[in-house]
Amino acid sequence: MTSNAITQLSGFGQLKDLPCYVLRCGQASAVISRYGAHLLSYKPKAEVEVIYLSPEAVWQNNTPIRGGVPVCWPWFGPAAAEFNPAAQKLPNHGVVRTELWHVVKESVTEAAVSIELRIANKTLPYANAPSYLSLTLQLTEEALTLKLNSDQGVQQAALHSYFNVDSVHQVCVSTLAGDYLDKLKAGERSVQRQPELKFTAEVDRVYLDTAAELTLQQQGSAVQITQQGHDASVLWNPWAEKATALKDLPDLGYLDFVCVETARLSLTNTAPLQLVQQIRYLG
Ligand SMILES: O=P(O)(O)OC[C@H]1O[C@H](O)[C@H](O)[C@@H](O)[C@@H]1O
Repeated sequence: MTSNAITQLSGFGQLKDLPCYVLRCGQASAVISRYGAHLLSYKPKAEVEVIYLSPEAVWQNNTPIRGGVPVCWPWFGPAAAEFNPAAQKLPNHGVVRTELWHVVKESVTEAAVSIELRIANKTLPYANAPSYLSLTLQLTEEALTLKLNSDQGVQQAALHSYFNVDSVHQVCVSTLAGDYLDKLKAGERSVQRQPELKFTAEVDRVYLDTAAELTLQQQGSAVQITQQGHDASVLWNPWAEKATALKDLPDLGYLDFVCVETARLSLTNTAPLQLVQQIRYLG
């Protein structure tokens, strides 16, 4: 008899009344909200939390949740002109972080527990927009997999994962050797020679054509991040000054996470979207 299950939950931490689902598979558990199809927690075992959620995160009033795994779609960062022909005031990272998605499928077996959430596009303000977005979350005892799917169209997408760390000063992400765009220098193209990125100041970089596998290493533990369907990985930590300016992050909150984001950013790729990030805790 399996104790694997999906159960509904109203509210998570300080996020009162947030409509959530809890997935359990053996010792592993995950919590996802219908608001933004936003993953809030992933515990490969009871005492280990892999995902960072800001203790000052809020929801409602069109505020995206700070932390977890925000879903950015159909644009990343400020909307490029392609997405915004009428030069409207549009939100950062697209429109689905603050929408209530619908659960369209649930599956519980001995081996895996999964849930699919979907949102239809009724209002995207540009031509050739895809018609829907779906997120499937699959939990096994070994890993958590997030899959974003959509049909053809001009679209960017990112799984903007915030990973919990003991201290940002001790973290190293590899293998990242290669070209990146530095958003702190107006997108200037640079090359990283060494395989590892360590965090000693603010980082906001778009690494191009990254490997399928990245590793986030800290003292005593590691997380393997496997990506598919991506053309970039975004590495972000706001550091002290920007953390103070973010009102839903504690001033010292930047010490507790790094973002490793699996992204599709090309504006010329109109193929159906299939973007995957798998998170595996290596202990
Ligand atoms: O504050 P948000 O809209 O959630 O964005 C948070 C961050 O997301 C990404 O990592 C971008 O590269 C950053 O430039 C941005 O500051």
